Amino acid sequence: MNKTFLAPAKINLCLHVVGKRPDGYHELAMLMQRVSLYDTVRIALVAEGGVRVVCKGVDLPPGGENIAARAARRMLELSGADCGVEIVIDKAIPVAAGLGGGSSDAAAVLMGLDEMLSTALGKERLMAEGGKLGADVPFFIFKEPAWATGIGDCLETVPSLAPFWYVLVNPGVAVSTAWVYQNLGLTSPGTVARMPGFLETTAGVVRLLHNDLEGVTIPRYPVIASLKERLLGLGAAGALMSGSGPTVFGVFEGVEAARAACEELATVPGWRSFLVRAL
Ligand SMILES: C[C@](O)(CO)[C@H](O)COP(=O)(O)OP(=O)(O)OC[C@H]1O[C@@H](n2ccc(N)nc2=O)[C@H](O)[C@@H]1O
Ligand SMILES: Nc1ncnc2c1ncn2[C@@H]1O[C@H](COP(=O)(O)OP(=O)(O)OP(=O)(O)O)[C@@H](O)[C@H]1O
Repeated sequence: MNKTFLAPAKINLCLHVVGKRPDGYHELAMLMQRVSLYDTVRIALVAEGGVRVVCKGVDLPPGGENIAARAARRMLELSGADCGVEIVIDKAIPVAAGLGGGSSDAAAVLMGLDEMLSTALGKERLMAEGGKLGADVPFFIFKEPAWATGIGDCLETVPSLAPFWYVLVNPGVAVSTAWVYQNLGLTSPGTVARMPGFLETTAGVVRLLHNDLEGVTIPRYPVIASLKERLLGLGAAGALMSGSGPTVFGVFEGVEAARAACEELATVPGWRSFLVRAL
C-alpha cells in the first residue's frame, strides 16, 4: 500500500519569548499559520522491516537522522505492525529556513501512518507523540491557525484570522534553530503575551508582527533586514522574519501586488521567493 500526503510550511505572525525552562527550552507565545508551500511525502508499507527515507530536491546536512524516519519508527512501534516503511520526500520547503519543513514532514508521517496502519490514535495522542519529536510538530497535527504557548506545543484555535496572501523570501542561508535559541540573552523575564484580537483586518495583523528571535538572527545575517526593506518597498503591508529565520514573509492584501513582488524578488541571485496563501 502507498499513499501521498502534503506537508505545508508554517509562518510565525508573532513570536514572543516569555521565559526559559530549566531544561534550556524557551517558553513562547506565538501566532502560527500554515501556508500553501508543500513538501510531498509518499509513504509505502513494505514487507521488509525497518524504515527507509529518501529526500529529493535537497542535500540535508549529513550526520543527522531525518525527523520523518523517527516519526515512522515510532508509529511502527506503537502499531506493532509486522512490516516496514519506505518514505520519499520531495522537498519544496527550504531547509533550516524558519518554515518548519522537517516538523511538517514528521507530522505528515505520524498522521499518514496512523491512517495506513489503522492505529487510530486520535489527534491529541498524535500531537503528544509529535511533541516528543520536535516543538513545532504538534502544530502541524492541530491543522488550524493557532495561538501557541508552552514551548510551542500548547495550542488554541485563533478565530477569524483573515486569509492573506504572503510572499516568502529565503536568502539561501541555513540557520540552526538551536544556535538562535542558545544566543538569545534573556535579560529580563518576558512579558506574558495574550492571544491578540482584531485579526480580521490587515492593519490588525500588521500591528501584531513581532519576532524576538530577529534580535539574534539579523545581526548574524543582515541580509534579512534587506529582505524586509525590499518587501515593504514592493508594497507589503508588513514584513517579518519567520521562526528562527532566515526566511522573511511579506503580508499582502491583494494577489496582484504579491505576485509582482514575488517575481521581482526571484530575480535576485541566490534568493528564492514563493507566493502563498494562508491555510
Ligand atoms: C522557532 C520555531 O520554529 C518557532 O515556531 C520553534 O520554536 C522551533 O521548533 P523546533 O525546530 O520544532 O524545535 P526543536 O526541534 O524541538 O528544538 C530545536 C532547538 O531549539 C531550542 N528550542 C526549541 C523550542 C523552544 N520552545 N525553545 C527552545 O529553546 C531547543 O534548544 C532545541 O535545541
Ligand atoms: N525531513 C526533513 N526536512 C528538513 N530538515 C530535516 C528533515 N529531517 C531532519 N532535518 C534536519 O533538521 C534541521 C532543521 O530543518 P527544518 O527545515 O525543519 O528547519 P526550520 O524550518 O528552521 O524549522 P523550525 O522553523 O521548526 O525551526 C535541518 O538542519 C536538517 O538537517
